[in-house]
Amino acid sequence: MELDLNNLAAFRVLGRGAMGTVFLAADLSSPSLPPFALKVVDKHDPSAKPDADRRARWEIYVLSRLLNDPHPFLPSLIGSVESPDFLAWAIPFCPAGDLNSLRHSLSPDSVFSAAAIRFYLSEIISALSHLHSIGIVYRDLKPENVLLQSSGHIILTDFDLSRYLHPRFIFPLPLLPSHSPPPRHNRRRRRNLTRIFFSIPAASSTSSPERSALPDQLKKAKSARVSPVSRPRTSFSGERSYSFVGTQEYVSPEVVRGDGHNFAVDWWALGILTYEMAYGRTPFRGRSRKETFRNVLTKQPEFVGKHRSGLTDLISRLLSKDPTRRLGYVGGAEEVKAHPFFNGVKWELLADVGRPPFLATAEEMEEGEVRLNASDRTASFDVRDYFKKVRQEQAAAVKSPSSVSLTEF
Ligand SMILES: Nc1ncnc2c1ncn2[C@@H]1O[C@H](COP(=O)(O)OP(=O)(O)OP(=O)(O)O)[C@@H](O)[C@H]1O
Repeated sequence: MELDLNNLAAFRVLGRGAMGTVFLAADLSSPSLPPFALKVVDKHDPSAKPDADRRARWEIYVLSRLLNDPHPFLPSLIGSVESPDFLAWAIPFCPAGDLNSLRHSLSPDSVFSAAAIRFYLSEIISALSHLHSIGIVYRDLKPENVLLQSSGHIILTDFDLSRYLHPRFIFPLPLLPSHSPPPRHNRRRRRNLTRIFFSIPAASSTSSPERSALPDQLKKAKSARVSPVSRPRTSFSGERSYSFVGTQEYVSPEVVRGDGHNFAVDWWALGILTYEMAYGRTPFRGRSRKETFRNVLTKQPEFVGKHRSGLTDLISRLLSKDPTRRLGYVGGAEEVKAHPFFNGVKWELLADVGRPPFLATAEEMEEGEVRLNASDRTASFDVRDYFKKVRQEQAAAVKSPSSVSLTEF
């Protein structure tokens, strides 16, 4: 669907990412359409990443691909619009935050029960399985990218780091040597070009009897992300990608080594995410990026505290340093689903589960159901005005660094 910027009303900023700003918005010309999340890239933003435009277009492409090939745990494109100044696209609004904010709201120790882990992992595996089946390796699995719908089911979001790998390499994957570095000159260039940027803290919180409200400063900041500046054609062989992307604590050993990677990086990230859900921290985090990467390459995950049968075996097998020995490498999602931790899961009925472990609060539900009535319209704003104001504030800040941001939307 073609959106028209003149018809879009934004209600509030949902969050800001490396690529752009996300608004809760609605289309005034389609009052029956529920509010959606509108991602907007300001093409003239001086602080934007050099490849933001390309990544945004890729994300729109993936979302439109999912429109033809839908899946209950993946978003599809509601509509998009491009002007000389903006690139904007709409996806379903997830009012209940993400797995990261949900975990941090759990008391007393910010960890999920085995049953909740099984539920969320099953939905994530189902979504990854679908992406892989259409040739897309996700490459950005982390709790912040697992959004919660009002029904309590998940949606994986953020596809700008995803990549197409030819489906003929999906299953079974060729047993590629794990130590086959790309030519040395490529390697050095890639390392020199890598950069890290830190995103602002995730902007959602939840509250329910089991979930406590979190002061903003206690919420976990979004994990540091490693992003490529460029992906030279020579770095892609069709079966493996050699670009260096991901989120520090979730990056796999083969990416750190520069060995080339494929769908198995998603199974590694699933192992990290499972560990974080169960133990409240990621397994290889160091005091610096260098130490984190050293740990990724050499350290084994520590399973302290109560032994969670099945779960620790699942984590160990997903966190195999050698991708060819990793669960899911040879048999894809089916191999992961067959792990004993998932015994009893009815994969084809997941979307019908009526009582997921956590439901959206009444407040969150209400926001998801905002309809376009008169008061909503007066409370709304035009995203173009928002960015105009942001630019004015940036200019003022350059002139007078002590000035405080006044942009409150
Ligand atoms: N569908 C959605 N429903 C509700 N909130 C959303 C939705 N999509 C994004 N958000 C919010 O907006 C924030 C930024 O979104 P997102 O991470 O997709 O942007 P991004 O520019 O791709 O960021 P990055 O690439 O740094 O992760 C998210 O952390 C989340 O809080």
